[in-house]
Amino acid sequence: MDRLLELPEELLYLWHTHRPEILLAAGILFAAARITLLWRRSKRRETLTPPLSPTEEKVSMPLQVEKEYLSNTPERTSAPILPKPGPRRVTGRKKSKTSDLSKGEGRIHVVNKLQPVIFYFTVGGSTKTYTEKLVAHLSADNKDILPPIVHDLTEIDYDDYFITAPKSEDAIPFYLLILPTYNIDTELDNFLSHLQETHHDFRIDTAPLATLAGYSVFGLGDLHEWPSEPEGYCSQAVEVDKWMARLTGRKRAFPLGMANVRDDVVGELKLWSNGVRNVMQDVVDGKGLGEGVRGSGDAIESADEEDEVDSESEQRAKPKARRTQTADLEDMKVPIPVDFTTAKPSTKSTPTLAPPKAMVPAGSPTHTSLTKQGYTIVGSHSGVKICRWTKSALRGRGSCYKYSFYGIASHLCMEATPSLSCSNKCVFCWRHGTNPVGTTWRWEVDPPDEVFEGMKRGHYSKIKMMRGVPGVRAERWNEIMGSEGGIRHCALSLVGEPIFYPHINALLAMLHAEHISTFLVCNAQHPDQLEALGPVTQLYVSIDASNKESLRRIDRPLHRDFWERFTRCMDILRRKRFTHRTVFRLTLVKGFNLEEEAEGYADLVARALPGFVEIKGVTYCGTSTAAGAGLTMQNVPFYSEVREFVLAFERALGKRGLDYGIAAEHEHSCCVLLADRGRFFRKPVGVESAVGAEDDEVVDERKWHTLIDYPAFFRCFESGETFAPEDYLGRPTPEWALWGNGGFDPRDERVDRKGRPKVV
Ligand SMILES: Cc1cc2nc3c(=O)[nH]c(=O)nc-3n(C[C@H](O)[C@H](O)[C@H](O)COP(=O)(O)O)c2cc1C
Ligand code: SF4
Repeated sequence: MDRLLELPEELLYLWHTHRPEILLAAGILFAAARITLLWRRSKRRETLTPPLSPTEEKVSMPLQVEKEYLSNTPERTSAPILPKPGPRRVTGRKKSKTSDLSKGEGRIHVVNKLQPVIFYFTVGGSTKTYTEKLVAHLSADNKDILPPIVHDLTEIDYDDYFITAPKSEDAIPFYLLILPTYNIDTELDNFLSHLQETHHDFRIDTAPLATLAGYSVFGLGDLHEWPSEPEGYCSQAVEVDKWMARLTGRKRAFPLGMANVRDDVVGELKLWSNGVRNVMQDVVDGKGLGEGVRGSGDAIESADEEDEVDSESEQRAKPKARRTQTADLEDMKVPIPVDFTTAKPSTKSTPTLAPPKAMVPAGSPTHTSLTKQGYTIVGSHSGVKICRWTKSALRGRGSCYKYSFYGIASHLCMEATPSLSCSNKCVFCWRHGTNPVGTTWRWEVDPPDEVFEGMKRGHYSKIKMMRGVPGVRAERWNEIMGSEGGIRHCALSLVGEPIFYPHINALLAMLHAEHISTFLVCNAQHPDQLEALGPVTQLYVSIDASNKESLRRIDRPLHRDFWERFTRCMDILRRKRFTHRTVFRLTLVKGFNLEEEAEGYADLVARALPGFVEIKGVTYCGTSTAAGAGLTMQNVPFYSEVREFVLAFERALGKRGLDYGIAAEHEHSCCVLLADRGRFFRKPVGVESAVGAEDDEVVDERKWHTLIDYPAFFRCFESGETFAPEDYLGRPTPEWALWGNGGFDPRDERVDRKGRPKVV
């Protein structure tokens, strides 16, 4: 017990005598313990982490392969071999939505060369000039970027460039659009509708232009008159840019450029084209369009554009919102564009619809151009013009072929249209380019009485100006301008599509009420309007081709379902042949629809059974559109070629058991008339019908009856009863107009182009 009590004293003694040794031993022990601990921890970590797989090393791609993937292709990641289970290793960047879209829905391109394709539109000509500057700037010496191809938007078929991109062996198209803005109707409205319709057409991929390497738009506008974008500055370029983003799957290669025409356009254009050039270089270098450039795939902007599509779809659906979709579709006679590709409901409010615009506003370039060409614009969408035959007939120098065939006196005839707009862009039409076009009527509508009064006023004022022209015959002058005289015929065919006018029946009734006969020409693109058409003295359908491909090439229709519309019109015409004098008008264009087409035309006759077929050689109009479509004087057939065609056509009809004969000709107009022999080759009206007679003597009495009894037509019209073309047949066709006799009235004086008497 005593030793235990002495222990603290002994420990204290030991500490005092061996303090350094004790401290050293303690330090060594502590260090050993720490080292052991650390070693044990690192050992445990080593056993949890697998050795790095050799496949995780980055494999460098050869340049060519890298190009194949462009920058838009999602990054390839080599999957590391991981033990299961274990923590997931994430490599590479997050795959963005936009990079998926911009790669063109899975299409992979080998970009060897780029083909810049520039599209422009112009009315006043300035955009064309700037386009030329752009071409010069882009045509640098670069083997990977080909010299630009340039297209005037009015001269191309949109289907060739804006439904699918043109294909080439090794060059990928890169679109550049340089566009002014017009707040009046121009071809640009039509171009925009085309882009929109293509996007919404459920038969077509939503991004059919994703195969393009990229696109960019440059707009020209007037900031002085339209001080901001919401007020319309460059608004059409903005619109085109948006639609192109959708159609290409957001391949906006460079942001929309804009220039104020009152400022430094060339400077702005240069800045933009420098940017475009750099991007094109990046693309051929395999760097792609890049990410993060405003508009080139930026996620926020892309989402904005999708929302806009949604709200537009919603806007179209809105008026029918309370009805079921099934009921809507059943009620519709014409297919409406339905976007089945857009499923996302929109949260945005519906934009308000703009009020309809005037088709041809006073002061617009179209108005100015038409006025310069001698047209009188009536109201906002109609026109009237005196034709050269009216002037010629006033001077006793011959009437047009309608006088020879149907008894129309040209000096009593008014040529007019209630719609200067059309739904075709025929290659031989002089008016295409600045004139309004559209598939539906989307303009202000003038009341029919104003249209009628305006047309007459315009016509009479022009005739009045003829009073002092040398050679005008007093008796003819009086027949139109005298107190007893007046307009007796109206050819609704001038330019545009008369049947398009929503009050066409009311206008026809007004003409008939004043005993003005009506010849109406339509383009076989509006079957519903044709079906609803009331009485007209003679109903024409222009037949410019015998098959779908030719029709697309010649008429360049705006309606996607143009052939279905055309054939429907044929069937409607067949039914109408008992109530209307129906006529096919064939315009022959050498190299387009003349050769080999007689059989096809005969098939169309078999389908529609028109009373008459007028065959006419095309008149050369010499416009840039015609030239752009490859039309020259070489495409105007000689009269001998027209005659040859007519004989082949007659044989083709005969082969089908169709009894049509060549009734009359007007050599001067390069025009020939065939008619249904069963209906119009007959005994004079009033004599018992010789149709079906077998007796040779009676057959000899039969004559062509292509002329019209106009008073009889008005009597029929006023009776309120249904009537047939046979009810207003006129006298027999004059001898001088028959096939083989040339068709010139011997009572008129023949003159040459300079007005000198012609020796026949
Ligand atoms: C009738 C008319 C309407 C126009 N409307 C607009 C417009 O709405 N917004 C705009 O920014 N510029 C507008 N402009 C200006 C044109 O876009 C601009 O002058 C352009 O350079 C014309 O190109 P062009 O000469 O190739 O036809 C209009 C010009 C005219 C003559
Ligand atoms: S029918 Fe035509 S071409 Fe003949 S006079 Fe009338 S408007 Fe002129």
